[in-house]
Amino acid sequence: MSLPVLAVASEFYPLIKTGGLADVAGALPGALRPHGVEVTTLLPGYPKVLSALQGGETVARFDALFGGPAALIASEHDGLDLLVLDAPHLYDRGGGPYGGPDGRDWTDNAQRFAALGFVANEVAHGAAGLPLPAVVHLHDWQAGLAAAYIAHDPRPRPKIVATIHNIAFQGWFPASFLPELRLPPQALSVDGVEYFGGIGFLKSALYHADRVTTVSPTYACEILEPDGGVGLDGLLSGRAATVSGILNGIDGDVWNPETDPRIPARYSANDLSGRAENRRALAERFGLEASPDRLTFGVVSRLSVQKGLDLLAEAVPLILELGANLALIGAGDGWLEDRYRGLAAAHPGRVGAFIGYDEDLAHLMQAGADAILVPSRFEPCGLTQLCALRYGAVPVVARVGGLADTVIDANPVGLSAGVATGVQFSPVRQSALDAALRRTVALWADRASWSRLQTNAMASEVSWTASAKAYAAMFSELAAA
Ligand SMILES: Nc1ncnc2c1ncn2[C@@H]1O[C@H](COP(=O)(O)OP(=O)(O)O[C@H]2O[C@H](CO)[C@@H](O)[C@H](O)[C@H]2O)[C@@H](O)[C@H]1O
Repeated sequence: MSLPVLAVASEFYPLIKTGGLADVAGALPGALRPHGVEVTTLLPGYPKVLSALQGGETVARFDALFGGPAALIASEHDGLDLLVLDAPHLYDRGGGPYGGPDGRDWTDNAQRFAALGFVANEVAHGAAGLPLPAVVHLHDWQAGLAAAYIAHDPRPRPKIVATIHNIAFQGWFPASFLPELRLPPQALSVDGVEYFGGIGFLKSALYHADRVTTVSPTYACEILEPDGGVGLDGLLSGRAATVSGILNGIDGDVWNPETDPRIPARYSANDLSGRAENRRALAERFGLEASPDRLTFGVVSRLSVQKGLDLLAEAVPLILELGANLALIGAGDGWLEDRYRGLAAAHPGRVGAFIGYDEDLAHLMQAGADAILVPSRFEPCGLTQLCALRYGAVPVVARVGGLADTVIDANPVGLSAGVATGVQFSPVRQSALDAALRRTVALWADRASWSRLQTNAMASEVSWTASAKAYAAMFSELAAA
């Protein structure tokens, strides 16, 4: 028997992506299907999403949805069921999903994402003519207000699961918006959407959800503490028994070095020789010296303080002193983009930077870099290190969140037991990062043990298999309760 689930997300790979949320929202429905969970995903109708739809049927209309008419289009992408909220007054504009071309947030984000939540509740009560979902699965703050609409609706309610991909983004808006967002006055309570005197979208989800999940077991612990919870630790620790972490996976068809059409030479854990050609191609693409003796560190990341890339920029002189190269692909905060452009210009042949978003290049990086750096200050799960493991690019990571859960450190015990897959460092400070860089270069000097790290990394489980099973078990348990 199949279990209908309505997922609500503001991104969905490959239709619209600014970060890892899109990868997860796009991959989980397919991974859940073998477990009898049938997910329909509700998405905002951004221009990119609407133009990518191949056919579709209008299944509901809303005459006045926070400032204009809207239609709900049922469609599918790659066999996955979608409901796209076509509300031109909210979503038909240039720029990104959350802000304009000038980088500023849209001033009507409260209305834009409240609309998504409002419609989610209507769909959960049959508005789209679909089987009623047993569970509504809310991703991040943008979906969060759905929980309040569901909670304040007198009709029988589905179960709610709220998944946190990044607790630093919380969706806070002034309390004066409440009537406009069609929530009753009593919703503005500590036992409701009230958050620091305003309306908290993520708070709403975390308060009303039957279960709260995040994307790794360690991050599930970190967010119960003041440092990690960013204001929501009190609420979460009060309901800690319902908070858990389920690791993300990656799509093993897209990320497979044996079949990857985006890289010059394919290879496997049994025969890594193809890596040499990828390494040369990477060096050429980034204008780096291709010497086999120079370890090339790679980065594929959003450029933000979360990712610790300000610390890495400070470590560039050490990387050079150690005889290594650095190749970076990233986009994000302007000052970090400028910083890495400057470093590449100052050290041609040793530091290369591509500022922008490029998936093909990300595959080349994983296939050609010797080590992938992820020095994040916090990391709910992280996908880059999972790709690195699969491609035998040794991950060098901060021991936080999902990075702590997915990489086995090459410490003396890990090495002697033959289980190490990468390098971890802690605390996330300059001195510890510097020490990790030194340690990585020392490990590289012993090519036999380096190869062992690579093959161990490539044998790591990074698929959705176990995690999809865990989500399915949680959904079934909630549906049966
Ligand atoms: N310039 C670029 N060009 C090409 N590819 C690029 C790129 N910049 C980033 N990427 C790719 O996009 C993905 C980003 O996912 P991450 O999980 O690493 O980070 P993000 O912080 O966005 O996600 C948040 O949500 C996810 C999903 O839950 C959590 O894993 C994570 O910890 C949390 O911060 C990775 O696959 C990365 O390689």
